Amino acid sequence: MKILITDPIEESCVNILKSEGFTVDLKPGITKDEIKRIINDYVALIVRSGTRVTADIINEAKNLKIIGRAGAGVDNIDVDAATRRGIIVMNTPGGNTISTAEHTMSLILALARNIPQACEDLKSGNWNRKKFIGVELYGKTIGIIGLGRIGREVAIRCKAFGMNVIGYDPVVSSEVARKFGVELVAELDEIYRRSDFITVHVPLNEETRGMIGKNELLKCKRGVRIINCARGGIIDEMALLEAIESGHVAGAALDVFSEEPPPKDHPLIKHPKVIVTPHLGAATEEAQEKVAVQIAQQIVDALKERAIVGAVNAEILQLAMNEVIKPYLLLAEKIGLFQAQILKGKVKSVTGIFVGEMLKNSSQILISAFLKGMLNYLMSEPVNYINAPVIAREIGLSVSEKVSDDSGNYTHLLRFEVKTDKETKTVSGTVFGNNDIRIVGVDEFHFEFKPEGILIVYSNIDKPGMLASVSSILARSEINIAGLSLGRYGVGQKALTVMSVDNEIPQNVLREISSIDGIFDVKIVKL
Ligand SMILES: NC(=O)C1=CN([C@@H]2O[C@H](COP(=O)(O)OP(=O)(O)OC[C@H]3O[C@@H](n4cnc5c(N)ncnc54)[C@H](O)[C@@H]3O)[C@@H](O)[C@H]2O)C=CC1
Ligand SMILES: O=C(O)CCC(=O)C(=O)O
Repeated sequence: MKILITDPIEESCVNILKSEGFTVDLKPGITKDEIKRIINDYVALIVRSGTRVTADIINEAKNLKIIGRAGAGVDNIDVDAATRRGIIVMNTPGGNTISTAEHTMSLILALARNIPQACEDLKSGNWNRKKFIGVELYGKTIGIIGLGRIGREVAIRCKAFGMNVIGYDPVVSSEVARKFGVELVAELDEIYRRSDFITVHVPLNEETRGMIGKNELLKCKRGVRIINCARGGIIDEMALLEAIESGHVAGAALDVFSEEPPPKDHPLIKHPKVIVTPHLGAATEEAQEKVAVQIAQQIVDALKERAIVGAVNAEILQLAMNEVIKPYLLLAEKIGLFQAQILKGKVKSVTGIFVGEMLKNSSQILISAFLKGMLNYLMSEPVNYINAPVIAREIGLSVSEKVSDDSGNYTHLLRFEVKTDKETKTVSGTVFGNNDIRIVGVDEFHFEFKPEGILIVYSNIDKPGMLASVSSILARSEINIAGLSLGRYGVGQKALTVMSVDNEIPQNVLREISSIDGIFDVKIVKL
């Protein structure tokens, strides 16, 4: 299996992948067109922030299973396109947290004391001490937007400098924030109103793009200093430039830009009150080593189906590695495949019904497994656990789940009810022992059969001779019956027969069985 790496990465990444038996092509600086031309050969792609993994690359990548980001931000990867194609996107966010928090502190200090400007001035032969008077951090208020991994480490360090730390993050509670010395505020406006320094540590997404613009800067204290070591585009660059030129913002420290590398004559970068670094937050020996090792290990574990760690679009996949859940996933997939082959009409909705605590807790991945089984039969494109819910949504399939205590006699029972424009069909299954999967019900009929191999499924009137008629046709065609299950309402009423056979059923045999009086809806099901 081949893995492509398109950004510079520590050697340890390549060594780990090779030692696990993978072929690695290291091609930093490769063009987009070249990636598109060769990507089909690879099962995994590893990038840092230098490669934009766009939908057109992803659509060429027919064999790609994983896109690995050696680092935190996945905004350079079209995660939706990857999910649609069933490709896992994973990152290694923890590996560069400390380095980025330390770089943020370097920028805060350098901004407060004009260090880059003073350094440049002295190197050009001057000795200006007055020109570079700065401000102390001690006693100042810093507003941290985004109290995730990096935001929290920045908070701890700012506290050590005697700063008053306030923060905003919609998912962090006041109690958690307090542990890091942060006073959580309820509104961003309070950050703008109270802060002497503002630092952003949020991901770049539709919500955060341009979140600090002209209006927000106007709400800030006069003389505020702004730091961005997260992503370019979170702060509107032109609005920031205007606010600095007007004197409302005293200065800015930027590690990241809306376009990277930025244009050479970028007026914000050129401004004397702005200090910049070329996306160096994670650029330490330690961070690069950590993310290189982490991404290599995560990719090996995922490709060898040992564990899924760091997936940003497939959290549920970790459950697919759970040995206890695995047989139920196979069962759900087989039920989906079975349903797809016996249903009449166009599928409108699917409801997963789960009995037993373990199944209730795994409902999402069980539904994905069912959809994988059903949609792979009904559609021409490959469907897996990752893209199954997306494809279901796209084709307008309504998917829901219910919990139930109606278990029959089973501790754990899966039931999938599918509604089409013509009928409703419910199929239930369970697992005996550790991994003996069984279908135990179709609609109101109870029986037990292994969902595997070739099955003949038909409805019939429960009267003598039905089975004999079918078996004599099969015998004449030298088709061996391997197993038989019968479910019926009552004597003389409707019944359902599931017959497992050892050989393929030719069309003429199928027609002959279908023509038997009292037998209808004959289907060949392959599982
Ligand atoms: N300059 C560099 O080299 C590096 C930059 N980064 C960037 O730093 C940023 C933070 O990274 P981590 O701390 O690892 O991420 P994280 O995922 O641990 O934390 C992000 C936090 O932002 C919060 N958040 C999301 N939307 C928000 C909003 N609208 N308002 C306020 N808070 C919001 C989330 O709830 C979360 O707590 C990311 O943009 C990442 O790409 C990360 C590593 C290196
Ligand atoms: O790969 C890098 O050096 C950039 C790191 C980064 O921006 C991230 O991890 O989000």
